[in-house]
Amino acid sequence: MARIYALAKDLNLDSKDLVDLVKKVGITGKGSALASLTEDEVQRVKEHLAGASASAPKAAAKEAPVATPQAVRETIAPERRPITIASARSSNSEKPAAEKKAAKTERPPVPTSVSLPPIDEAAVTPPADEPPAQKPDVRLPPSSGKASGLAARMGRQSGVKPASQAPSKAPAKAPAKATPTKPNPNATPAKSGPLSVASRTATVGAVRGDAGDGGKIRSLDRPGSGSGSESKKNDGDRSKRREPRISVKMASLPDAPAAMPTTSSSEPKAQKPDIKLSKDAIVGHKQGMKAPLDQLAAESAEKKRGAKKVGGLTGFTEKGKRGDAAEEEDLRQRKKLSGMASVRADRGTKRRRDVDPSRSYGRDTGRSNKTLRHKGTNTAAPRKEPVAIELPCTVRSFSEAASIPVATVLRAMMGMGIMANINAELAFETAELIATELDLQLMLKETETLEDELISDIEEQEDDPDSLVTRPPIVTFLGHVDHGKTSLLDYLIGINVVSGEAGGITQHIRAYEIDKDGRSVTFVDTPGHEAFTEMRARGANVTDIAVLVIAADDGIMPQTEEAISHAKAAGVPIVVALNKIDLEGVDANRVLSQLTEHQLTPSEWGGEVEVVRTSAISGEGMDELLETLLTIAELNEYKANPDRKALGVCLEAEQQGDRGVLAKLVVQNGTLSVGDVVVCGPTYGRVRAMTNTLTGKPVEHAGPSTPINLMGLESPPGAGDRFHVLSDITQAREIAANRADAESRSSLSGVTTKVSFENFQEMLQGGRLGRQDEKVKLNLIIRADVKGSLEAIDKELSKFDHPEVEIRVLQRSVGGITLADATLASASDAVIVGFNVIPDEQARSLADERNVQIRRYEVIYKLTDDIKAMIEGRLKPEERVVELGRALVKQVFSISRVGAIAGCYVAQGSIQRGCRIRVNRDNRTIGDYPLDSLKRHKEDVKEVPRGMECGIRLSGFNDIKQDDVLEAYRIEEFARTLD
Ligand SMILES: Nc1nc2c(ncn2[C@@H]2O[C@H](COP(=O)(O)OP(=O)(O)OP(=O)(O)O)[C@@H](O)[C@H]2O)c(=O)[nH]1
Repeated sequence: MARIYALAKDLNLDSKDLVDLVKKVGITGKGSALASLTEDEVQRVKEHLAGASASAPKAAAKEAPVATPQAVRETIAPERRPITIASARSSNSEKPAAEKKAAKTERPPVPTSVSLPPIDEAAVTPPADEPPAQKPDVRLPPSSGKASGLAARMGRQSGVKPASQAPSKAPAKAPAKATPTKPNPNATPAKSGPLSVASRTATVGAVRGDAGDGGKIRSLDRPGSGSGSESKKNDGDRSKRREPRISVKMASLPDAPAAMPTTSSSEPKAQKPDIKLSKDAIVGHKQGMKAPLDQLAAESAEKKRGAKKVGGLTGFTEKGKRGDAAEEEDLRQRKKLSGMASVRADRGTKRRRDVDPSRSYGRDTGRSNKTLRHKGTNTAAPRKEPVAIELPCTVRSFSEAASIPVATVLRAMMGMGIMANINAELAFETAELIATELDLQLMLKETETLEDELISDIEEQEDDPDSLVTRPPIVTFLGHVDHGKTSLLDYLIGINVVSGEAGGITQHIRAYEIDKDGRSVTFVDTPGHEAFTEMRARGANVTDIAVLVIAADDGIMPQTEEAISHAKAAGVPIVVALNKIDLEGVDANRVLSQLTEHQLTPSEWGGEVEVVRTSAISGEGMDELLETLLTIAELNEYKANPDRKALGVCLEAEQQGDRGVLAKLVVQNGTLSVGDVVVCGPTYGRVRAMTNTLTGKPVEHAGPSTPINLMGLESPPGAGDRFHVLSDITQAREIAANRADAESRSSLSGVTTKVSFENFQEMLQGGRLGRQDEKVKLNLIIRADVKGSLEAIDKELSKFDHPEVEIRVLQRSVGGITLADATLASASDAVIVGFNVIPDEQARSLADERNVQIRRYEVIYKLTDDIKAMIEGRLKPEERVVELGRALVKQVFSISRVGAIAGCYVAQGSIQRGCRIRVNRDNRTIGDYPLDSLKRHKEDVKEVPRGMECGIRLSGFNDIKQDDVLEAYRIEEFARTLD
């Protein structure tokens, strides 16, 4: 038995190519490089390869015992590796030195077969604007066999010869007549012509092929390089070998047309100035008058504005005054007066204008002013410059940047149906709308923060390939509670943590580095219980490989499904540890087929997922598990640069009394050392000490993939916060402080939803999701009341087929919306869809905190309509559901002729007159009715706030019961923010 990857190594082939080849040979069920082949199968593969190599050049066949990797690739999928002229030329240089040497010395006199790499036509076809290269007259000796095909292809390629064809140009029986063609003097313009370097060199090579040393291509740029001693030596060689040669009748190259200066099509057309300079002005300017053009331009601009709605400035035509105003504006810009200072400056300007005796206002000015005000139109003088705002932008900062009173901005917002206060944060889109309303131009000022400057630089820093070394894979255990994650890790590290855990449940993320025969693996054990899904999501984010632990007796359970969703969302290879295999009567096949249902087809069934049968009790399969992980790591070549400053992720952190903050970090790249300055999320510090997570021993340096306990941070960072090493502690402090500020701001405003149907549609329309060539993904998590609903939703969703949108259901299950759903939605930018179910308290608050959208539906067509409308770009919600509050039904009073009155306690928000009420029972919405009456102590009231009791009667529903949860909401019409 031999594993495919090992055989690939022996044969010097790519494992993936060999997997393809194995399929081609007709051996099934070997979907991954880790699959094993029997000796028979190995023999079959080798025989196939030997057959393939027979069609490869003889020289190659002599050197490689079986076949060259190139020949194998061509037999598997020639179209997968198109070789351009350039790459064909370099392919020779990529061969091992010995092989190259052999190829030189043992060049066969007459090549009998030529393996042709596919030619990338685009690489050899000259650009359209290039004069067509003339075909050389190519005559080949009849003995050249397949080379004639090559010649034909060469002809097709406008006389281009791929360099890989070099050996065929020095065959033994050359007709003695073959005359080296002199370089045509006409060819020289090619030097300055628009030919691309590749095509130029190739063309020259084709033209001069007979004069070179067996196909060596010389460049016209160095006319002397092909002559002299080298050429003589070649002549000598030729006469000795008497090689057959391609007789090339040199066609003269056409004269390359002189390059014409072209104007770029993107340039705007030259326009006639619409300001006419009078003769006087020009003469005056010559005589020393100042800038007549500026003055005229200002006047012209004034005229144009006057024709529009300029209010107070209409009729203001006195020479030079507009220039003054513009200068003041410029001065303000130059001085960078902003905010209140800018407003004060405006007021000052206005006062000065008011007392300026030279200023005259036309009588009609006042009238027009009045009329405009009456219409509610902005009467402020139009700004010459666009208003530059920075994000985050509040109403106050908008008004300061635009030099417009806050009240005006708020009024404009009210006009658009946006109620806000002076400190409300504006999204850029909203600011744009306000600007349009106020007749302003808006510009987003990109401010380069220290964060952008330093952290982005670190993140974007590309490592020199020479500096990269193999790093241990980071492996995360995921799976259902009690399926054996901790026990497996314990067995691997040889300690027993599981017996010491509170309630036998992992409560913390553990991360250890384990050595196996000189090779290391870093393991991260995540808590299995639902309440810790948050940490699991984080765990999956740092991970290279996910080990999905499934107890063979239980099979796939709800949390296993979640784990699969997390691993898939993280896009990492998944290995299944089919654990507890020691238990009697377990049916491994049942689990394998469950896996297949979840699109994880085991490799033994022809899929790509490795399933290792393990027992944390007997130790069965442990070596195989480690070996599998190390092999996957080898195949994926996880590398890092240990010589750069460290960066990585915090797994968890806690304040340990007066010992300070203890943070568990994983270094992802670089080396972290004691004394380094670290910024991690909204905190920072200097590394005071580090200890090994397994032994607790002090560590001075931690390289890539090393988990470490770190002391020295000012406060505990959050799980999942990234850390970076900086050189200056003041910079670290500033970045941390800015982040803390931003965090508190966003938690206060809390208005931006991460992903919602509305902003997805906007992003889709704006092309801001994904790249053009890949589909944009709408991630959904679906919870429904019954399985039948799930199936119906699935069926409806499967009908959507849009070339640019892919709907991915990360998770679908029956039951109310849980904390785990909100966590997954937050970690994977998903929208939660609840069908006749409601979120529980924890899910609701996490969704609020993380701005996760939860959309609830009672009828399927509404959901599908929404998705359809969104995809088609016509989702125009005209109404918004505003949640008001929730009340618990404590007692129900049935009053004859009145109906059922629910005695309620308002648990959240408030219940308001005129609202609608959703009735929820056992986490399911059972109805939706208008509120009929709302009373407190027999009095009709407008509103009952949180913490109070009240009596509620619903219109058209009397079956209200104790413990029902009543959700009050109002439907508000809102103006769309984008059209
Ligand atoms: N028979 C048998 N029992 C096992 C095996 N692996 C784990 N167990 C038992 O299963 C129970 C749960 O094991 P844990 O390792 O705590 O499971 P876990 O998945 O880490 O659980 P959480 O920490 O709660 O997520 C323990 O009693 C283990 O002794 C196994 O391979 N065979």
